[in-house]
Amino acid sequence: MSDALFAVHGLSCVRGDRTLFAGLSLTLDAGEAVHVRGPNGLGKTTLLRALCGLSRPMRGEIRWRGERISDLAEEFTAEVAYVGHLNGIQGELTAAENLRLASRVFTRRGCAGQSEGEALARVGLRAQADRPARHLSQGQKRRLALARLLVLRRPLWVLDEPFTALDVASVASLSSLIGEHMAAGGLALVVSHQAFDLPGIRDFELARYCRTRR
Ligand SMILES: Nc1ncnc2c1ncn2[C@@H]1O[C@H](COP(=O)(O)OP(=O)(O)OP(=O)(O)O)[C@@H](O)[C@H]1O
Repeated sequence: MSDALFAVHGLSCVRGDRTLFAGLSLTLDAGEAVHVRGPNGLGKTTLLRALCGLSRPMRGEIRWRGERISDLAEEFTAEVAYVGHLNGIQGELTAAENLRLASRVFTRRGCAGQSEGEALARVGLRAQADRPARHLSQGQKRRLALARLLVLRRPLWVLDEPFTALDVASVASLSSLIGEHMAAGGLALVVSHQAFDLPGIRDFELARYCRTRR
């Protein structure tokens, strides 16, 4: 087993009666990111959910700082920021209140990241700070979901189709946000069908580990 900060070895995941992938290994160290690629239905979301401890793989080991994530349990969860297909924002709260909620509920003492104002400005939502989130456009809602990454300040970002609904400028801006996270020693796992430009990110073709037809 590798001694990388995040090390995955021999992973298999099953959905229903079908093995989606098997024998999957992957390592990530501080400052590294991978772009997980593959066609619809291959198992990318299933993989991300397993990698952040939301579901248990059928076989294999996932280690963080040398320890099994199943043994670390909440200690590992507190190191991960996950943005899935759904934005997970509260429509009746303003954009700023959504970030305040995330920061109060999910941030451990002494681990806070950027302020709400800084995070909103970074994703281009400063002018929408006091607007109820239900009145934001789809792209603005996605940017608000991504702003949580900044207030939480966690080392491992797990992002499932983060660029959905984003315009060209926002895709570039989010790509550079991930780049800044890497430059600060962060790690990122990104599933995306969209092309994006991020120097240093490695491609990871899930199909290499899939033996059955979809
Ligand atoms: N709860 C479930 N029970 C049975 N099969 C499931 C379940 N959830 C997902 N699947 C199947 O597992 C396969 C992988 O799904 P997954 O969402 O991981 O794919 P994906 O690569 O992320 O796809 P997409 O690019 O379309 O988002 C799909 O064929 C899906 O139908």
